[in-house]
Parts: sequence; C-alpha cells; structure tokens
Amino acid sequence: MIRIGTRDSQLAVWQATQVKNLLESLGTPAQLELVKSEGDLDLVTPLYAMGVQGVFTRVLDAALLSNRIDVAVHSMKDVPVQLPEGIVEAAVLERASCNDILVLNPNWQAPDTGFQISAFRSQLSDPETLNGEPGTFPLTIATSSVRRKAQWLNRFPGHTIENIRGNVNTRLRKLSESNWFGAIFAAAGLERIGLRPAGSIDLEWMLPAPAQGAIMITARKGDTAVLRACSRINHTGTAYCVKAERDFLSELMGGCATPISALATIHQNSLHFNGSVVTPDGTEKIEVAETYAIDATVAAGRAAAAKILEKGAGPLIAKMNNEQ
Ligand SMILES: NCc1[nH]cc(CCC(=O)O)c1CC(=O)O
Repeated sequence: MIRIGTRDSQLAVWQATQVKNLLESLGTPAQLELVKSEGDLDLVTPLYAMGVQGVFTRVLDAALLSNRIDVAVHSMKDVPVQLPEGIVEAAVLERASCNDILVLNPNWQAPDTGFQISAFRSQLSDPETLNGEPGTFPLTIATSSVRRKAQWLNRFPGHTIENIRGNVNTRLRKLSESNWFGAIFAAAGLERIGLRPAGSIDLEWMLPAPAQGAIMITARKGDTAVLRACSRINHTGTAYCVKAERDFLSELMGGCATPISALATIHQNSLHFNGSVVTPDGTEKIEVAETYAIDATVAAGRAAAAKILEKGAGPLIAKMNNEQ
C-alpha cells in the first residue's frame, strides 16, 4: 500500500487522486494522506514575499522524511528546483494545459467611456504583439505572481496589478467580490477541477512558469519498490520538457522573486524552448527561442540559459535581486 501525501486543497486532492488511480490501474494499491501547508494557511502575504522556497512543499517533505507518507504529489511549478537531501523525483505525469488564462470578473462594472470589451478580448487572445494601441484603458488585474505581473505590465504598461492569494476556489470568490477587471490563473488548475469559467481567455502570449501544468511525484531516495511503481506512470516527453525548463530556471535563479518563464515542447524530433526574463515593473524583457535535437535535451535548459545570458539577462537578474 503506497501512502500518497497531498495538500488538502481541492486541486491538490484531484491531482493526488490521479496518481492513486494510475498506480492502482497498474496493480499497486494506494491511499491518500491529507496534509496542511504553510502556503495555504497564510493567505495574505504574497508568495514571493514569504521569503522561503517551497512554502507548498516543505510539510510534505517532512512527512516523507519521517516516513508518514511514501510519495508526495505536487504541482511541479511549486517545487523548488533543488530537492531536499533524501528526496528524489519519482515520476512526472503527462502535462495538461500550460497556459495562463484571464478569468473575467462577472460583476465588473463597465465604465461609460467607450471601453470596447470585445476589442480588448481579441487583443488578449492574440499571440503576437499588437500594432494598434494595446490596453490604453487603465484596467485593474489581480495576480500575486511576479512573473504574471511583469509580463502583463510589459504588454499593458498603463494597467494596475492587485495582489490576490489563496487556492483557486478562494481566488475565484475574491475576484467576484472585487471591482477588478479580471484575475490570472493557470488553466490547468481550474480545468482539472471543472472550475474554468465560460468566457475565460487563454493568454497565448504569456510564457508560463517552468513546469506549469505538470504534476510531480517525489519519494524517498533508495525506496526502490516505490520508485519502481512510480517509474511506470512517468511520462517521458513531459519529463524531458520540464527538466529543460527547470534547468533553465536553476541556471538563472538568484532570488525567488525573479520573473523567469520557460516553456519547452516536443515536435517530432526537436525540442522547442522559449524562455524570458522580465523586470517586475514590465519595462525590460529579454527572450530566447531555440530548437534542440531531441537527443540534446539533457543540455537544452542550460544551453538556453547560456543564450539568454549572452543576450544580457545577467545584469537584469542581478538588478532585481539587489532590489529584494
Ligand atoms: N502557485 C499556485 C499554483 N500551483 C499550481 C497551480 C495550478 C496548476 C499548475 O499550474 O500546474 C497553481 C494555481 C495558479 O497558478 O493559478
């Protein structure tokens, strides 16, 4: 019997249940153990200001190391690139949507100043930078992610960003009780639990967090039976992509508030890698877009990091870290 540790939010339990079902479909019985995390208990402090890595993962790490659970299931983007001593990656499930989406506030009051919501909608779903005048109306958008804030302000410099915290259910409620235009969410988080509101807009132009939309299973190092069972539900293509994205992040990372984005996808025999570094105020952005042969994937993330440093990302990251 494999004991699967998970946070107790609806999304976390859904993800852990996926793992349980997959393991059981291959003949390994499993049960869920629900654990509360600091990231869920403190709903006021923005994540980047909590000052530590792994606010969502630490409690599960402790439960693993003290043998109260056998595996932990995480949204992979919440897992620090450096795993604690004694804990290893056991498997990555096939990635769902990696997009960020804008959920519109159903109670937002349109101003009577000629703001064209339909025109703005088509700007938002346009993957390319627009010619015209993007987002000249000063909207307020909610997110507590410095990465989303940076990319939003880079595209819509006149907008205001408000902080919003909590699991997806809490954030949807806060949005509907606010006067904000909308809030940014990971598509995967809402879609998995059937909460993606009709009319939400996929932000194709916004580059996701490394490993967004992927589910990671961790286990104790050397726990051979558990690691073997998990390896059978690993999705190799996803594992390659998220490894490249997290290698890129770990090569560049200086502080936890650095808005670094990355997305790797596999097409036939190549791995396409897109990465960016944007200053938190949105004024400066450096991007890379590279294609690597699939057999070079082990090095793809580091190669892309070297490329973006060549393009001048180093001083930008250093400047942001100094502002912490
Ligand atoms: N940081 C919180 C978090 N961690 C994982 C998800 C959603 C699922 C995913 O991206 O894999 C979310 C919610 C969000 O960003 O809106």
